[in-house]
Amino acid sequence: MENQRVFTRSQILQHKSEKDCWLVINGRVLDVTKFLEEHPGGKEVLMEVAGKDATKEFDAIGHSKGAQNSVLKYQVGVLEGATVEEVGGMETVTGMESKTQEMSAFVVKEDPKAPSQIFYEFFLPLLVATSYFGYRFLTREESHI
Ligand code: HEM
Repeated sequence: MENQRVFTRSQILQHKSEKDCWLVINGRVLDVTKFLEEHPGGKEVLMEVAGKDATKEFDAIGHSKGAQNSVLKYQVGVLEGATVEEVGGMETVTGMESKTQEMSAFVVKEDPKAPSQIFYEFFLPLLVATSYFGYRFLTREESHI
């Protein structure tokens, strides 16, 4: 696969300009040239770690899960000597997200009221009240005659 090509640190260090910018995060070699202008944290911070391992800096910011998943889009290879665990480490993020989705779906199901509950809570008291006042009205009318 194209993004499984192995690069050495000195090879990666060749790509440290704005027109050709690579960096390493969690053993993945990323080509972020096209991302420089889009990065919400700015181009400058990426240029500071251009051609280098930026794992510590990336983690220190506390990037969102979305940002962590986006990293995969820019992968062009792996760092020489990076272990499989290191490279696959981010896959757990996807698992965590699907758990969250299951939980929110459960909460949504709990919300709507059953039709019988609406009857007992609203229509039954209304019926009782209407009958009571109707009865009183009719008996008053009769007493006036
Ligand atoms: C391909 C790699 C990267 C991606 C896809 C990425 C993506 C993002 C995204 C989406 C945000 C917005 C906040 C969030 O969703 O977490 C962000 C913010 C930021 N990023 Fe990155 N980032 C990358 C690499 C880096 C690196 C290597 C550094 C540091 C050297 C860095 C520093 C920052 C900073 C300082 C912010 C602003 C945080 C704030 O305003 O609170 N990012 N990044």
